[in-house]
Amino acid sequence: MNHNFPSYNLTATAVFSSSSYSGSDEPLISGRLFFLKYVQILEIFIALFAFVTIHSLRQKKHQGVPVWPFLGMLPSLIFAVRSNLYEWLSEVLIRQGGTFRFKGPSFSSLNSVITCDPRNVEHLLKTRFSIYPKGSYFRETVRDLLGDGIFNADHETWQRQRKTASVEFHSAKFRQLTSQCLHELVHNRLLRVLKTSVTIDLQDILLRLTFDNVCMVAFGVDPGCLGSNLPEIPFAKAFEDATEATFFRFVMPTFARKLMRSLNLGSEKKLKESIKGVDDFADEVIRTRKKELSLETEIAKRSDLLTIFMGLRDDNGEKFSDKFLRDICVNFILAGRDTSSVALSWFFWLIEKNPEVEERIMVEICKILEQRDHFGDAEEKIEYEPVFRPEEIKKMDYLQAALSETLRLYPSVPIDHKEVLENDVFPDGTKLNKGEKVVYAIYAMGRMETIWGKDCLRFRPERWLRDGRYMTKSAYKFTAFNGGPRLCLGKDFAYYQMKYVAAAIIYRYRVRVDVKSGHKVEPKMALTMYMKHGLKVNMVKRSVSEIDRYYAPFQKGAYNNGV
Ligand code: HEM
Repeated sequence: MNHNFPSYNLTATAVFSSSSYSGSDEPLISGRLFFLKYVQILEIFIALFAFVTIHSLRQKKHQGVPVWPFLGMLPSLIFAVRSNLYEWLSEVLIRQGGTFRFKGPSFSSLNSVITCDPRNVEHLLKTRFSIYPKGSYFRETVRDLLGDGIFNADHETWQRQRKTASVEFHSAKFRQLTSQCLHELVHNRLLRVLKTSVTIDLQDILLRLTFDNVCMVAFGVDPGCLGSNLPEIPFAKAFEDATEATFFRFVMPTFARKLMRSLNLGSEKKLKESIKGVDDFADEVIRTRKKELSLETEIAKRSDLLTIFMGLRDDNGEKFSDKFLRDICVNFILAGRDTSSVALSWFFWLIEKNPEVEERIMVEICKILEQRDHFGDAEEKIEYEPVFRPEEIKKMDYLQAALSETLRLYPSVPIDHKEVLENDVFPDGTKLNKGEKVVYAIYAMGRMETIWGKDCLRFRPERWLRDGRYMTKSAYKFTAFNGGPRLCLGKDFAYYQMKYVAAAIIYRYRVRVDVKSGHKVEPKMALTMYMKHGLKVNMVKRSVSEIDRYYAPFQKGAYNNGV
């Protein structure tokens, strides 16, 4: 527009000035007519533009978001993605009473129903679970990386994997494996890295820790990302690149993706190369494990997922193919890789902003440790380096409440989706058409007064406690771990892992965000809620006298005094 106005002035000046020089009226009249026509067209254009704008903006009242011809709600979405998509979605959903229909451009496949109403969430995750699969669009988009693994499977393929993995995840052997791996990672790696650094990107450290941990659980191998010099591990890098390039597919028109794929260009080229990196690693592990397992005695020693699935048979009594074994492990790594570490990052950020919560966690830990029979004489006490026992971690109710409160406000998976298999109606009356997409906005659910009350925006772990004991909430109000038959399989493991790591760090350090460097904490727009710029913190070591102060109220004399 700015560009047009100067040229319009120039044209008008030129018309009048040329006629006054010629002395004839004819060019003047034709010039005036031309000018009037030009102005008329401009006026019509402006009127039309004003009409469309007013009409589109007025749609906001009924539809929650302005709806533009051809583009639908896309302009608002683009604007939201550039600022904060999750906050924007929450605002629209609150305005619309919990559900609205997103209208994408006519040429896209973005149309969907978005909801944060717990009644609808229960309907799609449990009541009518069978008609809300992940769907063909999702499957096709992520198939190259995830194959037919649990995360990308529906119906029977999903059910079979779920059943086997579920037995495994709840077995005593698996629990032993996870606690051994965590002990090794926290005490021999994490705490050593923290000891030698003052200012660190805590999110990066935690991502490395959970990547190593989930690889140990799924593949039974340790990639070593949390080595002392924080090395770049080719498998971890390939995995990260592959997930990023897969995510990019969701925001790219399908025809563009297919073209780039056939020409082996851009993100599709990156995806192909990185998947090769993942496959090479998986093939090597599977080959080596097969060799090891030819010795019967080795099988009994291992309880990782790969070994378990290698020992099983499919419905036809055949062994699982190497490709299927690869898919199973890659899916578990994806599911358990970053979710706990980003949750822990938000947790450390929140407890710094809420020092009374940090205080209560420290008090809880010291109270539990003080109950050890031998504690007073143990070397652990002298060194102030306790190794938490599984039964102690279990007793940390307040810490679990603080972690749940973190996930309520900053869920690691902020939005999730399903596809509608047949026409249906949500409990709130919204009609759903076959083939439509449904998005459930987990981040927005944590910000609904109708679910959590007037103080829904406050970080208040106490809302999870009754008589000091942790109480779980309905999975359809607190959907951070999904709900219904597809409830997160790693939920118990994740809580154990997060509590273990959080307790080990809080007992030794105060974690303080590095404000001096102007570090900004904000979410990244991705499938997992990473902190966009990481979490740069200073690790302030607690002194022995400070730790002693926390123990003081629980020592014998103090108990007798009724503390
Ligand atoms: C704070 C940590 C975690 C959170 C918030 C979380 C959240 C979720 C969510 C929202 C889903 C549903 C995803 C979907 O179907 O679209 C899910 C599924 C799953 N999670 Fe987790 N998760 C966490 C940790 C873990 C860990 C550590 C593991 C394993 C080591 C794990 C294993 C799985 C698996 C296997 C599924 C697929 C279940 C199925 O489809 O039947 N998760 N998780």
